[in-house]
Amino acid sequence: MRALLSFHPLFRRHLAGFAIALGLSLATLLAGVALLGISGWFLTAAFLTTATMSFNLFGPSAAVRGLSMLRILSRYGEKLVGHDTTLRVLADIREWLFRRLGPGVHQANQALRKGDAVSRLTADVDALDSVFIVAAGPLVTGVLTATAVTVFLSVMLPAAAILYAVFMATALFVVPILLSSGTRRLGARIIDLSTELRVAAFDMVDGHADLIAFGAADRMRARSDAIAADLSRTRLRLARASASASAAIAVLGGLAVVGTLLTGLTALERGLISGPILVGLLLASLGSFEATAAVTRQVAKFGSAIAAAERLRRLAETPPVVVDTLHPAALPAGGSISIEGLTFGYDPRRPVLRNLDLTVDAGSSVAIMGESGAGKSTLGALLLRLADPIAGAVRVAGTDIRDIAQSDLHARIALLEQNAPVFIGTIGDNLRIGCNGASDDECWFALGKARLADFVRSLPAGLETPVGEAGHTLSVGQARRLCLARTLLSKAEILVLDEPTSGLDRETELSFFSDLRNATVGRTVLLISHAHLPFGIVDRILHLTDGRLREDQ
Ligand SMILES: Nc1ncnc2c1ncn2[C@@H]1O[C@H](COP(=O)(O)OP(=O)(O)OP(=O)(O)O)[C@@H](O)[C@H]1O
Repeated sequence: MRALLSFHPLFRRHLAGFAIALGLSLATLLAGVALLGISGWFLTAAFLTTATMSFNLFGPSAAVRGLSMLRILSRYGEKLVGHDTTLRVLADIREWLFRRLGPGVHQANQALRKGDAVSRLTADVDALDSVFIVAAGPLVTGVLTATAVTVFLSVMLPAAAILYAVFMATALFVVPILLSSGTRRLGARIIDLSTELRVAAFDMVDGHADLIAFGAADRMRARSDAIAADLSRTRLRLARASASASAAIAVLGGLAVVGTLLTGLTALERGLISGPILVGLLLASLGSFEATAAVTRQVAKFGSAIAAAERLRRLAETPPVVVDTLHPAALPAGGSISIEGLTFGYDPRRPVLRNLDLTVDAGSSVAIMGESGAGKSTLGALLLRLADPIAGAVRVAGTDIRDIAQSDLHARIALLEQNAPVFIGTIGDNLRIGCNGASDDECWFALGKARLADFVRSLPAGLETPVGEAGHTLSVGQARRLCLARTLLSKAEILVLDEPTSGLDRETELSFFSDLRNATVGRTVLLISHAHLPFGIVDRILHLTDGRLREDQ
């Protein structure tokens, strides 16, 4: 529950929207209750008095029409404003979490099972919607409507008011509390199983070729079928509990009506109220139970919401990998890099880089070679401040990168990651990610440098060709060159290219290397590569061994 409350500052920002939705929800309920009450009274009174032709039909029928219209409009407005506000809160939570994680979203994703971080940022956040709707909607409006009906009954039929209040309070509080405590575990289990199912689906989609090749597809399918069956059973149990609560509420509503009827008949016999008024009161008390049904519907989702909030809180409490300085210094112009005494390890007891020094002048190029696992990509990540060193400093244009805003640093350095992703969208969209507003000519120029222009030109839609999810319509080499073109298109003065030619055949690789100087002229280049580099394509070649850089002999 504490986890749920920790999101209240984000909720408070949208208080006005929730207040409007609440007002409209209250108007809907009260209009519904009044509509039933007046209709009951009106029809009964009209039936009893038409013989004498003395009944004023105009007033009540106008009220019935007016209330019907009010109910339609307020319900529409309540749905519109309520859902709009809820979706805004959920969007805020997602954005807040993403910002909170910062570069750590990558680490969080690695620490969790595949798909789990995505699951938290999507499904878990969605599971919170019932909380906000419960908090702002049915419970509050239910209490207000029940109070209004109780007050009205206590004036018209005091004995019925007591019975009504008891049954209504049971329906509004006792049933939801019992339902909530009885289904909390089921809700949490639904969240766990949904995550398991999503993780299994990720494995099956991503690894389907390997699973088929290893003959493991049936085993994986059986595993996900078992999870899905467990999920269905748990959902069914929750639905049954929810249906039982709804049935209990229907019985309580019926008891409230019977109580009103019995006490009303006594009052009628004594001449304390008229028949039409009694019918109106009966229907009004029945109509007011509509609110309790909505509370029960939402409370059934509470267990899942609490479990989801707990998972989100744990994700949000992952300590940030890097924290932006509060008073960032201005980053001077220039593309020089200087690294002094850099020590870093994912596990501080086992450093990958040890007391490493490196100086790269602006506009020059350096290749970093080394065995697999030597720490080359780690060095690239530290340059972009995706993590902070244990000791030493990284300076760009003479300034310690911890003293500048990360956004300034990332505008100065572009990275072609070893596993750079192709995003959903067109080839043009993918190119412009790091250089919004780049012209078609600039895109073609970058594609030419990455040796992909001929292929893209051969496609009927050219730059507008969709590349499919994760670039599945491209070969591995084409996807790699698209990511390379994206990096070359960026205006950053420093380029860190991590294995830029992986996935390219040797001939294309050699062409790429021979083009590299021209493609990057004027920029500082840090080229991380396993490949055998042709002579003269970089100014210096350094080897990373035992956590330090050594000049090529
Ligand atoms: N996120 C991580 N968490 C823990 N350890 C990591 C992480 N990333 C890399 N490592 C470890 O750090 C070491 C250096 O990895 P890095 O990826 O920098 O090597 P590399 O020289 O780029 O290797 P390759 O040429 O194979 O890409 C390796 O031992 C690796 O297992």
